[in-house]
Amino acid sequence: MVLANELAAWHTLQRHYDSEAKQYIMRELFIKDPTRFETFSRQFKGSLTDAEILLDFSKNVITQDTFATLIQLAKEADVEGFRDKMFSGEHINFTEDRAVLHVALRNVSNTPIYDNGKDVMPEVNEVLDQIKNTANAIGDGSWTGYTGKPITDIVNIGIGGSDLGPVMVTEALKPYAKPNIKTHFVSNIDGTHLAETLKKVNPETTLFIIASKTFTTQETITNATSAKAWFLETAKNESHVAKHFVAISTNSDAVTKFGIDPANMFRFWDWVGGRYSLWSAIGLSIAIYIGFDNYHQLLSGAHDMDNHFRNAPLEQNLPVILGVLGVWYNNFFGAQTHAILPYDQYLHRFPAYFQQGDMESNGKYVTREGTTVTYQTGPIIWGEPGTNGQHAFYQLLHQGTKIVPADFIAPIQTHNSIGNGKHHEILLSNFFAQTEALMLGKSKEEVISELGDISDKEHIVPHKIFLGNRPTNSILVQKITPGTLGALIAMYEHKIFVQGIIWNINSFDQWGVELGKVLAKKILPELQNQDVTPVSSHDASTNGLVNYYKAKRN
Ligand SMILES: O=P(O)(O)OC[C@H]1O[C@@H](O)[C@@H](O)[C@@H](O)[C@@H]1O
Repeated sequence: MVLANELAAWHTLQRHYDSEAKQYIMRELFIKDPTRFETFSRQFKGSLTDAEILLDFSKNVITQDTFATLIQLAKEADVEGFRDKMFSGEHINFTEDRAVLHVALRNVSNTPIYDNGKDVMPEVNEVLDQIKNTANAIGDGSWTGYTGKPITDIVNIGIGGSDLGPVMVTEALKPYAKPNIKTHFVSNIDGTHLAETLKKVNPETTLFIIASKTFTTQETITNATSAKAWFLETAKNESHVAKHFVAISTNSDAVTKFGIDPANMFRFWDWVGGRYSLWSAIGLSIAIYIGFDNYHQLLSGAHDMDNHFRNAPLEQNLPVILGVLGVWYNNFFGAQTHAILPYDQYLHRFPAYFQQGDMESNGKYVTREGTTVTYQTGPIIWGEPGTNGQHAFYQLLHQGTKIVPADFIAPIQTHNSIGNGKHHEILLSNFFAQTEALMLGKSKEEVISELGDISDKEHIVPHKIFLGNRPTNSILVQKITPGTLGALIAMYEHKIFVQGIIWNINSFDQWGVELGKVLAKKILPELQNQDVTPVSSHDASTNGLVNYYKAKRN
């Protein structure tokens, strides 16, 4: 595979950018082509769920030529070939010698999917049954605690991919929550997180889910050990642990060693990346919270999107379109970041979820061949829900010096039409207005005509001008249902895949998270050592910080 910037389409795009595209003014493109919305929008409709998504990408700095060449870039990078390799279980995560098969976890049509010649579906379905039985038993109160009372609270202890997905989805699907179950999430090693959670729950009626792919993650194992000690302070007897602790992991030895009954272990497989694991048993807290049928809808929505990604021609393919547009700004316009702006309070953790999804996948400078890339790779992902973001950072989006491509996401129907739907209409009027304002801007002439007599106000005119021409995608979904959310998450996952293939990097390993972990393990004994002799094993800054802390802590 050649570097992305050696592909013919890349050169064409560079020439196209230099010679004309960098001067494109979107408001002029809209005037020239009244059918621009029809040309640059696509619809997705699920067949297994109610998911419906409209992607309007007409407010991008593109023409039909740009778009065709971007699609050509995806073709030349062999996105289709790699996509098929992923679905057929090839070990495309070659640095860990693993397949990338989170798609198998939501393969509700149950066609065989092979890893190393073995169909993984029977095992996937077995664990799915286990999730179903557990979710049902907790939901109907037949899973009782050590004093015979039904479970009322779930505490998921996990971090990164073993936390962010369940947190995001349980927040997003709150309208589907079972009334009798509360969920809590403890991730941070900061004892405050666990302590504040334990204040809210009763050991007799709480189920702890210890979620860790490796079961070696320091934060999770420390939090789990402290939770168990807290539980035993009241329950006293080790044998009660079985009713209150379950584990989700690929590491059964470590789970047994921790003291969790293997019968209470939910397994998953090394071909599921942590940041793609909400579809595995890591989603147990979701299944308990919204019930198994809704959880199954979530999987089905994602499966529908998987089928779309596999089968739709590239120029109709939502993840491909989003992926290549991201490359256009990242690599030709020099954009450093990408904002995800959900106009839906339930989606308030959606940007944070895709910070891991995208940045852990594509934050890499080494190509699949081991050389250094000579272009930018993954963007910085950030965002907050609208309209809160508008009153915080949109000033920079409208008048700052940086280009920030942004995805605006909103549901047509709200779950909470309070005030006779007034809130939702105000919300959506802002959703439509912001992308319009970002695209159109406001010219000097418009500012002057608005100000009327400017004789004593001339000096403020430049401050009121908006250059506009700022690119956005508008993503309108019918309603945030389990099926829609599943499709939306899978759409972004595949967008990340497309970009990783174009940039010729491995989107599925995460070596970059290791170094800090290793160094922390070296520093910990130095903190635990009460000896006041200053440490000198680090650089001057780190020595200085550690010694300052040790001198001041008592
Ligand atoms: O699920 P475990 O193994 O505890 O890992 C939790 C997280 O750890 C991080 O360092 C990364 O490796 C993430 O990809 C992972 O999701």
